[in-house]
Amino acid sequence: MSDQTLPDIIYTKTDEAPQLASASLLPILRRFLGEADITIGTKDISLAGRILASFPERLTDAQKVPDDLALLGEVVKDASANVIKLPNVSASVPQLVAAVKELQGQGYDIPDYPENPQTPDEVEARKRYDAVKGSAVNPVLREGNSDRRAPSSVKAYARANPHRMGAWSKDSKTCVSTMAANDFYSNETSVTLTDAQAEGPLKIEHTAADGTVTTLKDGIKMPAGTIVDATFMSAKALKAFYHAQIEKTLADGTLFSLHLKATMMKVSDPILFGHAVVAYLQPVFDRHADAFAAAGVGPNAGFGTMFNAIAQMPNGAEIKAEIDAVLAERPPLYMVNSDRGITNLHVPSDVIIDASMPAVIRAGGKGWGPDGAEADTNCVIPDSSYAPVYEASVNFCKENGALDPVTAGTVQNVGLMAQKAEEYGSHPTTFEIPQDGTMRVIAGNGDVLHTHAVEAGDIWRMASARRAPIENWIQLAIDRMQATGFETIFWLDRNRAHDAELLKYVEPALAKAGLTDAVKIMAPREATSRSFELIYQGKDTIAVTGNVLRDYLTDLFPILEVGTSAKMLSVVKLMQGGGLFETGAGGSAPKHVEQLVNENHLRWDSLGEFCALGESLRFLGNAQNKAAANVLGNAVDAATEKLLSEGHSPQRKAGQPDNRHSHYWFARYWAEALAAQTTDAALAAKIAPLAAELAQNETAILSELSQGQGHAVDLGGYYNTSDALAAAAMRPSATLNALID
Ligand SMILES: NC(=O)C1=CN([C@@H]2O[C@H](COP(=O)(O)OP(=O)(O)OC[C@H]3O[C@@H](n4cnc5c(N)ncnc54)[C@H](OP(=O)(O)O)[C@@H]3O)[C@@H](O)[C@H]2O)C=CC1
Ligand SMILES: O=C(O)CCC(=O)C(=O)O
Ligand SMILES: [Mg+2]
Repeated sequence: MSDQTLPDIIYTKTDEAPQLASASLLPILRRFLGEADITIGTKDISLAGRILASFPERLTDAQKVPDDLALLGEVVKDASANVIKLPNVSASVPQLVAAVKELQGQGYDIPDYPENPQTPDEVEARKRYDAVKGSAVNPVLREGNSDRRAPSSVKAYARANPHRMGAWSKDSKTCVSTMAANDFYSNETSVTLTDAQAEGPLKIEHTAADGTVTTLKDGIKMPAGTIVDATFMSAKALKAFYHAQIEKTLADGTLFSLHLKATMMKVSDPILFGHAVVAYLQPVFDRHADAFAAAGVGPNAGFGTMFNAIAQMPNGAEIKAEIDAVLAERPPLYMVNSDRGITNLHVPSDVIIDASMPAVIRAGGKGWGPDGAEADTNCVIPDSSYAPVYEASVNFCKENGALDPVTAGTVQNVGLMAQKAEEYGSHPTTFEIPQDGTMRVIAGNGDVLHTHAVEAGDIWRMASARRAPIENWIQLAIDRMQATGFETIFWLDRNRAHDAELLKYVEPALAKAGLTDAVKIMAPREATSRSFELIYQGKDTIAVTGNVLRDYLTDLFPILEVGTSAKMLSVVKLMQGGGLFETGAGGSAPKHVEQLVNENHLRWDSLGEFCALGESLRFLGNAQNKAAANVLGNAVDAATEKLLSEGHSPQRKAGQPDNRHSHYWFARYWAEALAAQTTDAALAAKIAPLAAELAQNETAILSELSQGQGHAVDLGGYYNTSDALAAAAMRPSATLNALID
């Protein structure tokens, strides 16, 4: 690891709403932690920062930024790691292109993103941008498994102040549609590496029909005991599926909505998305295939990028008219923003399955149509590995009505995530097949581990999960089960190749712990129905899942139970002993930035940050015997509970109290809790004057914080905002600033 001294707690600088919130919250944290001689510092893992760190040779000395992500990737492998990780942008191509353009406009001499690299320089630039693209941060930092749950204070608040839930009706036409064959689920094969197979590195080979062998990847080192899966999605089957779904949606009279994870699954899902774009506009693609290829018009970045490129073509207006004519015959698309005409197929990162499906379910099975009205929707989820979770959710709600947050129990999650486990680590070994042939995975000893007959265009991938993370995950599940006494379900499907291998670890471990009968093992569909049954009865359960379901369920259940996944406690117990504390389970909410820029209102809720801070401080206290850190951490929890019960979370509309107001209340309650505690009398005495002054100046501070709401704000950039402008916007109270600084 680098020998520079690191602060006690590392707070990440990210993007969009969480980054804006940090401009207001971090000075408060520095002040409070400083009273106990605890240091907190930032490391920049924002999209803009990661782009700039990739091109040092093109920047002036003043412009150069260190590669903080690489540093953090080392830090998390150290027992002393204590990192608070805010959500960051996992950039789709349109987002990456926009960020590059913005940075160029700010005077950074970085290359354009080469859509179609030709020269060696372009190939090199593309390689570096591909490393920045998609989910490039989380897999690097997640050197541990995931423990996510709604804190009891958050559940109590939701029970007392239930959020609005859309009503479900038994005759809702909303449904989930998925493939029946030839998808990732049905084509999967899986093996566990033996000692002999793990002795040398694996390689991935494609053999064409004429016998030509191409090595797509070699030198892949994996220890014995690693579960190695391979599978593919047939492009032909996918296209046929999309066309059938377009027909079905038209016949049903619903909206067409596609739900993928093009950010996290950065190689496969943009291709799946592109096939949907083509299917929707099939006659236009058939007619103009050659012209599109010549003009570099591709479907994978969505309608938005594609329509812009078509507008540059000599006959652009004509083609656009053809597109409009085809769209008029198609079923209406589910809209991201109907006022601005942004459809589900405009930008691959606008509709992300973990957030989008729960939103549909919370709304009673409704999406927004082009007319700005709510309507039932066909939720198209091509691969059938996890679609059954949403299908069972939709069916359960149709049958039983919407969940009642007042009486609902809770679903907690223990997720296998460490060391790039499963599908979420598969990007470097995912390929769009160039020509018909055979894909093979060959072990170091020559054993052929996987063989798949593939056709040109198929999407093939290899994924893996290592023994140590798997064993750690099973133990974490047992620990959580024993700590809570909740019904514990391993969401594993005996009929799926990967899960069957995983069960070879799970079942003996449970037997050894004497828990065979105490723990349930259920396929995702059955586990979903059972979990809904339990929470409808007010009971609690722990979902022990793989990496993808960790992601999906920690948005799905919180969004139904407590209205949002922002208020989740999200702990990553790093395998080397350190702690990574993620804030919330949701994302960075681009809509929130738009609202701040247009009307100076930030509705981002920092509750996830508060939860992470409390855990991080207690971790510091316990790991390094810093008693004051425990005192600070416990006071954070007390402040958070009071903030919730007094109703000081940010409100949604301009003119109402927002993120900044909630930070004032957080600081005040934190100071009051510290002043009132007796464990550390010296700390109490130091903070007491601040507590008093925060209370005395309440009226002035709240009024100063509200000034300027309703007006537009200049942040100097979207991806690379100016720190000074963000601070000016987010710290408008001179009275509060004087107390904090
Ligand atoms: N861990 C990470 O780093 C993650 C990063 N992301 C990134 O976030 C971006 C947006 O993703 P998307 O799928 O739209 O999901 P988001 O979770 O950002 O947005 C979905 C909705 O969740 C609500 N929400 C989430 N967090 C908060 C919060 N703290 N306070 C208030 N409301 C909140 C908002 O709902 P409402 O409008 O109903 O109030 C928001 O519109 C993408 O760039 C994605 O890559 C996404 C997930 C995790
Ligand atoms: O890394 C990402 O792109 C998203 C992560 C995510 O959604 C999650 O961990 O819940
Ligand atoms: Mg998620």
